[in-house]
Amino acid sequence: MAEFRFDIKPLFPLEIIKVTSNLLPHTFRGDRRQCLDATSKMSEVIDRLGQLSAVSQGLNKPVTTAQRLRMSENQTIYLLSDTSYGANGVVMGLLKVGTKDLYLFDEQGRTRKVEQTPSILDFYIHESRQRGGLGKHLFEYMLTDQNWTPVKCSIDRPSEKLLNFFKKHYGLVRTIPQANNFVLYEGFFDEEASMGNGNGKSPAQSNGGMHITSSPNTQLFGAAYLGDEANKRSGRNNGSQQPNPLLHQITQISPSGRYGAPRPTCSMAEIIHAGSGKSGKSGGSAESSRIK
Ligand SMILES: CC(=O)SCCNC(=O)CCNC(=O)[C@H](O)C(C)(C)COP(=O)(O)OP(=O)(O)OC[C@H]1O[C@@H](n2cnc3c(N)ncnc32)[C@H](O)[C@@H]1OP(=O)(O)O
Repeated sequence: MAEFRFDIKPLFPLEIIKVTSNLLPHTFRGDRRQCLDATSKMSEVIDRLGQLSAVSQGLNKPVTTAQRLRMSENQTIYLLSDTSYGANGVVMGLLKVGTKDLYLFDEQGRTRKVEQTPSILDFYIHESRQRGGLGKHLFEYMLTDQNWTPVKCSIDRPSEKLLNFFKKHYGLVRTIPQANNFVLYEGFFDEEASMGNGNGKSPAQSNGGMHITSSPNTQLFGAAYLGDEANKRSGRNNGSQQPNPLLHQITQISPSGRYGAPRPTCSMAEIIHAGSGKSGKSGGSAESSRIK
């Protein structure tokens, strides 16, 4: 577990605290000197957990650093602690989420621009505590806090462990293929199940944020269906559903998973999204594509 040279208890008056770009626990109250001390220590905590997460996922650079959080406009990190452990307490996990403007394929293979998509960006529980329910505990805290539902979340290049996590806890298996690094589950575009997607509106309602476009994405890629293996495993075979003709144009752009086959090095999606360097404005994986 992540132990520190300082006592973490003042930073963690609650088991789970959240941190945004000010690098302070959401519970923080103090004067300027205490503020500087807290941000310095919190930066150390975030950098350490981000590094552990990267190592755990086999990434060559962390997705999460204090510096990146400081520069972000709309990201939140949730940190899970055990202050009763040892003299200084320990930090056991990290969950980073944010909202992003994404170009996404819907289930019919049409390209949509979805603004402020809830996104799971980095998730880590210390190896010594994995598979003990802590990940679910932290994730549920975040869902309640953000007013999100799992099916409305996009996931930035999920690991196999995280795909298993979504399957086990939320029964989510069938994905909607995308041309970027994000994984969506079937139901993402369903309006009736849409409350709790960040701002309490469905994507279609969110400030007119979803547009069905005539983007060349759809013409280039058609409907790339990535969920076949997962769908087979789930035992669902579309039953009486007629196959969507667009699915015959299948282009296997990327399997769902962080370690999948290489994605095309040049795609219209990348060209379209290349200009959006601003944090939270991305059609690709802003968190991970820059660092791998
Ligand atoms: C967008 C991204 O962040 S992708 C990267 C996700 N993070 C990682 O892969 C880092 C390493 N893994 C972890 O940190 C954790 O396993 C997490 C965050 C994915 C889940 O946290 P946990 O505390 O393990 O989750 P929790 O105990 O609530 O649920 C366990 C379930 O998660 C899945 N899971 C967790 N670890 C594994 C594993 N080693 N192998 C396969 N499935 C796993 C399984 O479905 C497991 O259920 P099971 O034990 O009955 O098979």
